[in-house]
Formats: sequence, structure tokens, C-alpha cells
Amino acid sequence: MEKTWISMGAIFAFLGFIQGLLNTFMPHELSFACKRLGVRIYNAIFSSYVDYAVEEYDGTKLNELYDAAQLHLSDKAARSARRLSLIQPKNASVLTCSLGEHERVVDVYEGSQIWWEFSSSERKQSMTISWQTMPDKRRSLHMRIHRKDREKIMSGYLPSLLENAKALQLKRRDRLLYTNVSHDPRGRRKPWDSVPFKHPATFHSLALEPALKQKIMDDLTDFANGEQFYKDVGRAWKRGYLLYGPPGTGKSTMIAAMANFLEYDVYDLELTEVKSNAELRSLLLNTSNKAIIVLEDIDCSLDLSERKRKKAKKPDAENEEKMLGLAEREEKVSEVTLSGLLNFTDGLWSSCGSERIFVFTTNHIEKLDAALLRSGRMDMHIHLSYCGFEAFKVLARNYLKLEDHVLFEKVRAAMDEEGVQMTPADVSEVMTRDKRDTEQALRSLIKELRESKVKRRDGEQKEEGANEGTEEKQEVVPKEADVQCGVQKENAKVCEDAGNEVDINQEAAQEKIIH
Ligand SMILES: Nc1ncnc2c1ncn2[C@@H]1O[C@H](COP(=O)(O)OP(=O)(O)OP(=O)(O)O)[C@@H](O)[C@H]1O
Repeated sequence: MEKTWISMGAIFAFLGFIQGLLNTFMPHELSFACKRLGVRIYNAIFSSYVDYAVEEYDGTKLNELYDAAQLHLSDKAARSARRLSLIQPKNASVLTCSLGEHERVVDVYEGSQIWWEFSSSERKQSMTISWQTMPDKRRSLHMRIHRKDREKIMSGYLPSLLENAKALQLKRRDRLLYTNVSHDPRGRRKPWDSVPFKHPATFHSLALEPALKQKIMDDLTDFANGEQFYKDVGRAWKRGYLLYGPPGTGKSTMIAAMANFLEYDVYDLELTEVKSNAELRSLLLNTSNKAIIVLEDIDCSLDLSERKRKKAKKPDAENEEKMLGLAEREEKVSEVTLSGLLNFTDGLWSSCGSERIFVFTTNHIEKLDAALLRSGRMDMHIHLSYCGFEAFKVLARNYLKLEDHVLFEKVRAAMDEEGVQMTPADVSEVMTRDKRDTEQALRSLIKELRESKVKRRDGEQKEEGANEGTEEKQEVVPKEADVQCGVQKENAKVCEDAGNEVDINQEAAQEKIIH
């Protein structure tokens, strides 16, 4: 034992002597380089540890592992390190911590320790890669592990670190609302442009029959947790919802509630801006996973393009084009066709990427092509209708902070009267106007509910008069719309069962829940 101490003392004395020599006779940089070399040789021969450098840039490319490790370590760094850098990541309102200069954190994976240390040095030359200048500092993270853990860390720890970082990134960043109507400064159309998605709607604040609300939430939860299910049955991990009902019944609000519930991004696809099926396909390929792709007022978008095409061509021109074989070409390069849209939602292209939800909305389900409603296209048809008593209670809670009131029964009675129709948007409007005086708000609402009956009757009479005058000119009298309203009021009452659909294409319009 004594001998060991003596030899160790001799080694240290020798090393001290070498260091003294280096410091005295060598320039500082050279002595530093010699020391580093010495440490490396020592580590290579005697150390039971292995060191890895994870640089911020791999040549001129950003190193994903560096960012992932920063993110993965940020929680641990926040708890244990003393010097931290605060970062505001792009598209996130939450700040992230990263290690300060020479700070260390210890991570543990299946019982093995991993030591991380951050360091940076000045970049000698300023470098430019494609469009941006590289930072002045060369930043890197150093990972030290036990030699015996090498295999476990490479095949287990690092992949799990990357996965964890991806999940954290999704959780921390704000969700985005994308639109396809923006142009860059040169006037070229951008595929998607985004803004942070801040819509506050939730299922809690959504005025809807509780049973239907629960059904939709359960369906969304099953979908989000259904990765294995979709794999097992060999289907693309996607789901389609058709929201239909009169304006102001909450279709857009429900989409926002869905996005907030699932924490997905929203892609608001303006179909009339899409010039071809190929453009539609490219837009789809540029959407991320965990996304809700919305096509609002689908009947108008498709009708519009049909109309445009018809308007653009006179019959003579059409014949001429046919003869020249141009018509077909025109079809291909012009607006999106129904089959293009169907390919977009359930063709091969729709399965590029996963965890996608398609939501179509319409005020007129009867105008939709049966092909769109067919089984497997839109998995769930959700009818949003005029305000019923349960929906009113949600709005009273949101706007007036009222759980109950003596006038509630009168509201219920007014709502149940034949021919009364107010949308949740109308009811919200009354409550916003009189929110300082809750009793006044309820009285105004009861009055407006009754008036809505008279207004509707007047509207019907006017429309009948107008139709009589134009009967000869119009081929189809849009009487259907009135019939539709009546059916919707009925449906509002029975919408606990979303299977109650309007009588158009009844079979196709049945709700389809695959779980
Ligand atoms: N079911 C609802 N729950 C809560 N608020 C609602 C509901 N329906 C409508 N509103 C209120 O009315 C406003 C308009 O509703 P929204 O835009 O969602 O209706 P919509 O059915 O999408 O209408 P449109 O068919 O005209 O697009 C919303 O901002 C919201 O304040």
C-alpha cells in the first residue's frame, strides 16, 4: 500500500514537473494543445469512459441531434444547472432553458449515467450557408458515457432522446393555423402560410347537446390513440368529419374546439384558390402530421369552380375545343375536380403522413355529391342546428355566468314553441349585448325567440310570393330549403343520436363510427 502511494506521488510530481516545463518554455496555445493531447492519450489507454461531441452544425447543415439534446436536457438543466441560457423558440410562447457555458447535467437511462456538458468557442471565419450566416460561436454539447454502455446508449438512449425531443417540441410550440391564400413579396403563391392558432373555443364552451358532444370527444380520443388500431386494420391513420347545419350554428367553432382538444395544427384549405388537382396534392404533401385539414363551405367551393368552368366556355367554343382535343387538357390544368378532392381525402395520397383529420363543412348537405357522403369518405356526419335548451345553458354559463335562473323555464318554453329558430350565434349576440344585466338578457332572449317565429313566417311568405312571380323562369323552386329547416329543428331536439340525419341520401348520411 505504502509503495502504491509512493509511486502515485512520483507520477504526480513528474506530471507537475512536465506541466511546469510546458508553462515556462512553450507559448500558451502550444502548451494547451500538448495538454489536450496528453489527456486524449491517457483517456484512450486508461479511461473507462467514452466522449462524444455533438456539434450544432454538421459541416454546413444544422445537426438535429444537437437541437434534440438541448431540448431533452432543458428540463433537467432548469432543475440542476446554475448557469442557464433562456431561449424563445420559433412559434412558441413558452421559454426554454439551455445549459450555460461549461455547465453539466447528468441524465440516466436504464440505470446508466450520461454526462452532458455545454461549451462554445469563437468561430474563426464568418461563414455563410445558402441564405443565412452561421453564428459567430461554434457551439457543442459533449456527451460522456461508460465504455461498457456504448451499445445501450447508441441503440436505446439516443433514439429515445430524439423521440422525446420531438414530443416536447410539439407540446411546447404554439399550434399553427395555416392558410393557402398568401403570396410571397414577389407575388408568387406560397403553399402554406401560418399564424399562431389562438382560438379559445373548447368543448366545454361549445353549445351543443351533451351526449353528442361526448360522442365527438370520445371519437376524437379514439382516433388520437388509435395508431395501432389503424395499423392492424391496414388503414391510413386519418378520419373525416362532415359538419353541416345553418350559418351560425358553430361549425367553425367546433373545428377550433377539436384542434384545441387534440392539440393539432389547423390547415384552412381555400379550395377556390387551388388551381389543379396536382396543386391540391402538393398542398397535402406539405401538411404536417397531427393536423386538421379544413374545407369550409365545400358545396360553394365546388359549385364555384363548376360555374367558373361553364361560364368561361360558350357552347360553340366548347365544341371547337372538343374537336381540337383541348377540352380534356383544360380540365386537367384548371380547378380541382371532385375526383381530385376524393383522392385528396381518401386516395393513396391521403395516406402520406399520418394522424390527419379532414373536416368538411356545409350549410347545405343536400347539395353535396353522394360520392362525398359515401361510406368511408366522411366517417362521422355531425348535424349542428338551432339552439336547443341544453345548448342555451352552456351559453348562459359562458356569457352570463349563470348555472340556473327562474327565467330558464320560460326560455325552455319559448324554445320549444313550433317554428322558433335562433342559432347559437344569435343567442350569443343577445347575451353579449345585455351581459351586465342577466335578467334583462334572459328577457330579451325570450322576446327575440318569440319574434324569430314571426320573422320566419314573414320570410316564408315573402319567399313564396317571390317564387310565384318567378315560377316560369326557375326550373327548380328552392322549396327544399324550407323543408330542410323544419327537419333541422327536429334534429336539434334529437341530436343526442347523431345517427338521425336529414332525409337526403339517408343511407349515405348515416354516421359511421368505426370503433
Ligand atoms: N355551438 C356554439 N357554441 C358556442 N358558440 C357558438 C356556437 N355556434 C355559434 N357560436 C357563436 O357564434 C359565432 C359564429 O359561429 P360559427 O362561425 O362557428 O358558425 P358557423 O356554423 O361556422 O357559421 P358559418 O356557416 O356562417 O361559417 C361564433 O364566434 C361563436 O361565438
